[in-house]
Amino acid sequence: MINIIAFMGPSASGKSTLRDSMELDRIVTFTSRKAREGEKDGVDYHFISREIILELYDKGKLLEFTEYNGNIYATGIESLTEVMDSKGLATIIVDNNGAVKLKELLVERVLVIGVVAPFEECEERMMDRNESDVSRRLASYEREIEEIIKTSDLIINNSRANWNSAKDILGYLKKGLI
Ligand SMILES: Nc1ncnc2c1ncn2[C@@H]1O[C@H](COP(=O)(O)OP(=O)(O)OP(=O)(O)O)[C@@H](O)[C@H]1O
Ligand SMILES: Nc1nc2c(ncn2[C@@H]2O[C@H](COP(=O)(O)O)[C@@H](O)[C@H]2O)c(=O)[nH]1
Repeated sequence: MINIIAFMGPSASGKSTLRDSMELDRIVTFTSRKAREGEKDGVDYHFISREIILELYDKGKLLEFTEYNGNIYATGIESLTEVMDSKGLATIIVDNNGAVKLKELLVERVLVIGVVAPFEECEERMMDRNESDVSRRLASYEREIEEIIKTSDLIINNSRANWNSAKDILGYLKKGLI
């Protein structure tokens, strides 16, 4: 039984967009980065300080944490157990470190979906979002694609040309899982 669908992929590959298209409950993770325009605390992330995240880790409240582009991101254990106990279906967005840890803990109860899009399209999407650190965030693009190949159970091509098919595939998947 699958209870958690985890999305991983390079910046601007479309993880949030595809996750939202599924209209399932979200597991909200922690980050020390500042909220982007339009992002809401408790919806997109729990925006808290690096110190508090590390304190939560020391107290055994986190499954894992990772450092990305100068910020910390972390998954709370309680948010996972709630979904597992209710036997529901929820989504989460993580990097490779998070995906590997989720698979170690949840085994067949998690499905890891790798979201890929061409480098140039990710770059263009980030420019459209007026991000200042585009090249820094995309410096790990090749490594992240390799990690997707190693870790994910399903790879979705979310190029511009394939956008509708990508959403359709997730729609069929949802129907099969609920
Ligand atoms: N297939 C697609 N074709 C064109 N634009 C897309 C496609 N998928 C997503 N987008 C757009 O690309 C931008 C980035 O998408 P999104 O925020 O979902 O990416 P992400 O992988 O979650 O990014 P990040 O990890 O940086 O937060 C958004 O403006 C979104 O509307
Ligand atoms: N290992 C984890 N990675 C996470 C978590 N939450 C988000 N992420 C990943 O961080 C990067 C950057 O995200 P952004 O929102 O700043 O663009 C991205 O790869 C996410 O998948 C988490 O709890 N653990």
